[in-house]
Amino acid sequence: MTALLEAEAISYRSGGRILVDNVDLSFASGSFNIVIGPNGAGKSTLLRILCGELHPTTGSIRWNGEPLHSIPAWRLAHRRAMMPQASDLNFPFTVFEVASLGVEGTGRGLTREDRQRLALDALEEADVAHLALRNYQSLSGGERQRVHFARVLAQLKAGQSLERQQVLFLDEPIASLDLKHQLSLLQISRRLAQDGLTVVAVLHDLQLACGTADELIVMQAGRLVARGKPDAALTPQRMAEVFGVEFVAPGPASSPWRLVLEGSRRPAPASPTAGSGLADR
Ligand SMILES: Nc1ncnc2c1ncn2[C@@H]1O[C@H](COP(=O)(O)OP(=O)(O)OP(=O)(O)O)[C@@H](O)[C@H]1O
Repeated sequence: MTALLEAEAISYRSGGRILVDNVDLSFASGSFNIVIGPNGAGKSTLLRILCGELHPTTGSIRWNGEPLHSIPAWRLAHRRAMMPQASDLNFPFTVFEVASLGVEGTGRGLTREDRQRLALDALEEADVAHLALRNYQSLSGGERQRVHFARVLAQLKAGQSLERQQVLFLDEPIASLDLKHQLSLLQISRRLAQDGLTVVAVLHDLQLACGTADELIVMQAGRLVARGKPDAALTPQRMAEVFGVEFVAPGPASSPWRLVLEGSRRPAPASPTAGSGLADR
């Protein structure tokens, strides 16, 4: 399959350190890719480079063969949306206004009513429509995260007025969410990927990552150490090397990865997300 987005030998240096080190990656349209790795591995930096927010120190990124840096910002806003790890807003925007930020500047040719409808639909999808008139700053962490998910959904939907091939970047999008909303966000993203959206997400939950991703991207100390289907990318040896912890490999298909807690030598209880519909896909 032809790659929609391709990164060739990208590196990023800052403060005298190499945060991303000579990474080659390509993403096919409609693929669901999850980036995993320990804290400080360079996952967020990689996402920010791939979405065009940071310019790589060396290397290049192409969108359908076109250099990413040559694509004007307004056009890029139609092609990709980024949900960052943390999003503080210093103004007392309502939830509706935050979701509407996603459609400002995108959706050329759409009427004001169309854009409002897109923002409201996205709030519904992210299960925060009932908070539409609330001050964003008064929301809980999980509610804020869902509002930002609505914002990126609205942006992509509006962007479809101009661009059919799109990428959604999600940086730890479920970090503050309860279990129901974690699964819901991933299921919505998966459904969109089945419809052709390319998704690149950073996750720390390895159960959910393995159950959701078409491809895992494993990062360690700025380097890409593995890329491939979850079973191939996450061998027990690699888990131990990358995360510095011992894992028991899965047995039957439905059995989850299990962590060996130091001292006990017995597998810890399975994560509450194990065996979810996502894992059994
Ligand atoms: N602007 C910067 N200047 C110098 N170092 C930075 C800068 N931004 C990030 N870093 C460092 O680069 C490394 C990679 O950061 P990054 O946020 O990409 O990691 P991560 O894999 O997303 O980590 P986490 O899982 O903790 O979110 C970290 O050690 C971080 O402290």
